[in-house]
Amino acid sequence: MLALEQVTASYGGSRVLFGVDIKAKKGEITCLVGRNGVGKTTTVKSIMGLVNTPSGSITLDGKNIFKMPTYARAKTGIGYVPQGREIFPQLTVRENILLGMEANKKVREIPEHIFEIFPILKEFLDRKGGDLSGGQQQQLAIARAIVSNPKVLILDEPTEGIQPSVIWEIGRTITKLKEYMAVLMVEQYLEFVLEVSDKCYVMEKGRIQMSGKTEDLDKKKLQEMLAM
Ligand SMILES: Nc1ncnc2c1ncn2[C@@H]1O[C@H](COP(=O)(O)OP(=O)(O)OP(=O)(O)O)[C@@H](O)[C@H]1O
Repeated sequence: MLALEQVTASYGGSRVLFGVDIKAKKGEITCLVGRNGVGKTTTVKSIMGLVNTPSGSITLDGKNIFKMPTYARAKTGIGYVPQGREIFPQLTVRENILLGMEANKKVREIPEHIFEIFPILKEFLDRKGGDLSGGQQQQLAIARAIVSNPKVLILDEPTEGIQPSVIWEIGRTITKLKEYMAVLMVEQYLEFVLEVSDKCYVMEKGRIQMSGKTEDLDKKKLQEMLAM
């Protein structure tokens, strides 16, 4: 389980997170939702060690990762798909996936189960990442993040810029993945959140204002909190 307790974060002198508590467990898709600019991306960057976090605690299966550098956190078992996916457009699909294996040097070949989850990637192994469609690039980014068997997969807005039919395909994929790892996802597309997530955290101005099982959440209140 990934557990954040009272995490604060700041950019220069300005505080953005004010004591965030989140738990993400294997077997569940946990969603972090909220309006633009409330601190969702900063929260996942805090988990990866990419922003300044003056106080709080972050543990993965009880191990304290709060002070670790980013590469060590990845190695401890966190797969991260950043907003915008950040695949390498000039590298092939194979090379992009192999980069994800750097976190776990014991794995030398792309394991076959990756192609069972993403058959299209096997077909396109020698294509450049930049030549894939947005949905295929998202699949590639997820494949790269899970190839080293992380304990947690973190996705920052996986549906952004992806056409609706492919969004649901990605929903089915991460629903399969939650059997093997905890999934923590930042997402703005409410219909998708309500369909695929098991647990939800709603953020406002750097604080969690509402949380619980997705099925138990007051949907009207949730919509109000997310309305522009
Ligand atoms: N590199 C940065 N330097 C300074 N301030 C930043 C930086 N990145 C984000 N912020 C500020 O921190 C706050 C939270 O931003 P963050 O990107 O975490 O929000 P978000 O909820 O993920 O928004 P979005 O949905 O638009 O991605 C915002 O006020 C933003 O302007």
